[in-house]
Formats: sequence, C-alpha cells, structure tokens
Amino acid sequence: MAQSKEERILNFVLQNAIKGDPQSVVDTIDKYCSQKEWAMNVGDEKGLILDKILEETKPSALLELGTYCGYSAVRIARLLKPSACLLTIEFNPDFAAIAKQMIEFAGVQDKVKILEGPSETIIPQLKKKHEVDTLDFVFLDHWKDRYLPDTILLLEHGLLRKGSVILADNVVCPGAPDFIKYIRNNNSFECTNYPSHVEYMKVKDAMEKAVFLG
Ligand SMILES: CCCNc1ncnc2c1ncn2[C@@H]1O[C@H](/C=C/CNC(=O)c2cc(-c3ccc(F)cc3)cc(O)c2O)[C@H](C)[C@H]1O
Ligand SMILES: [Mg+2]
Repeated sequence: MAQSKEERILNFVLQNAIKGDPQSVVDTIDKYCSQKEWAMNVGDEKGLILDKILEETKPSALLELGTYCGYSAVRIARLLKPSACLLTIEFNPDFAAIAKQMIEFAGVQDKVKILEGPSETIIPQLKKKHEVDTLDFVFLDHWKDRYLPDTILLLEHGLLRKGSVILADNVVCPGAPDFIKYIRNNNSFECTNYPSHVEYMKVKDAMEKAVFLG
C-alpha cells in the first residue's frame, strides 16, 4: 500500500529527529514540510506567535481541535508545566494514529491526550468523561466552518471561564468569516489579530486571539 504524506512526515521524523526532544521534532517537521511536501501544520512563523501566547497565558487545562499529525500538540506540550494537560481531538483515525506516534517519539505523551472522534460529540463529554472543569486555552485548527459551532458548544457546556483564551489559526487563509464576525461582535470576548503567513508559504494569513470576559 502506498504511503500517505502524513506517514512520510512521521517516518522522516522517526529517522531524523532526536527521540525525546520535542523541539527537534517540531524543527524536523518544519524542515520536511518546507523543503519536501507542504502540509497544514501551524508551522514555524505562526508557531512563534502560539509560543508567545502560551508563555503569557501559562495554561494548565488546554484543548486543541484538529490534531492532524500532532505538530501543534508537540509544539504546545513542549512549553507546558509538568502538571498541565493538553486534550487534542481528532476524528480521522489514520491521523490520530500518526499523531500518537509523533507525540510519543517527542516524549510529551504524559502531557497530551488524544481524544479520537468528532469534536461535536466529544466537547459535551469533556466535563463528565474527561474530568475537565474549565479550559484555560483552546487552539482551533480543524475544519474552518467548525470554529464557530464548536466555540458556541464550549460556551453552552460551561467550559470557558473569565480569562479563557481561544486562539484560532487561519482566520485569513483559508479563513473563518462566520467565526470572526461572531467573536468580534460579541462583547464577552476581547479579540486580538496576529497577522502572519500561511505555513511554509508567502501567502498572507493571521491568527485571532479571543479572551473570554465571563
Ligand atoms: C465535521 C467534524 C468537525 N469536527 C472535527 N472533530 C475532530 N477533528 C476534526 C474535525 N474536523 C476536522 N478535524 C480534523 O482536523 C484537521 C483539519 C484541519 C483543517 N485545516 C485546514 O484546512 C488548513 C488549511 C490550510 C491551507 C492554507 C492555504 C491553502 F492554499 C490550502 C490550505 C492551512 C491550515 O493551517 C489549515 O489548518 C484534520 C485534517 C481533520 O481530520
Ligand atoms: Mg491551520
């Protein structure tokens, strides 16, 4: 069976990165995806914005929507304090399997839990089944037309508290216009836009940070 692009990315990491070193895993994926095959990881340029916001927020309870190959899960986990935990939701079983291996190779498996399934099913289960109280940080990077419905779901299930940070990738390209319209017009959120570029390209993109005001 021919290898998928995602399998090729994982194999390149297994053969070229340093086991147990999350920074080397992040750098190796960026090297492969900028030189060999483009892939929709948040990447190095937007990754630095993500890093900075994480260092400012110092979150303990984190949620990511759209694990894909696990690039941002490793990137986020490498900055977390020992007691912090990232829950990352991925509904494609092949990608979830690749991300699991990526996360374990990076040595961050103690801080990351992959929840396999659709976000709309798993989000309502977070409090009872996954012992979440409220989330300090949410990274949106799944299908762009799901950012808004899933944000509303988080609110409906009482998963955000005063100060919770939502960070959304790709609000320019591919774009998430309904999410942006909603969040910027909702007085319960304080929004900041971070202009950048699509990973590994010169195309304009941006990330949006929305702090929930309670
Ligand atoms: C319906 C179920 C919803 N619930 C769900 N529940 C769980 N998991 C879900 C759900 N919906 C989706 N996922 C998973 O998340 C991932 C999907 C990620 C999607 N990301 C993009 O489309 C993108 C495109 C570009 C781009 C830029 C420029 C271009 F020219 C081309 C492409 C750049 C970027 O940075 C991008 O993140 C993964 C593939 C998919 O299985
Ligand atoms: Mg993205």
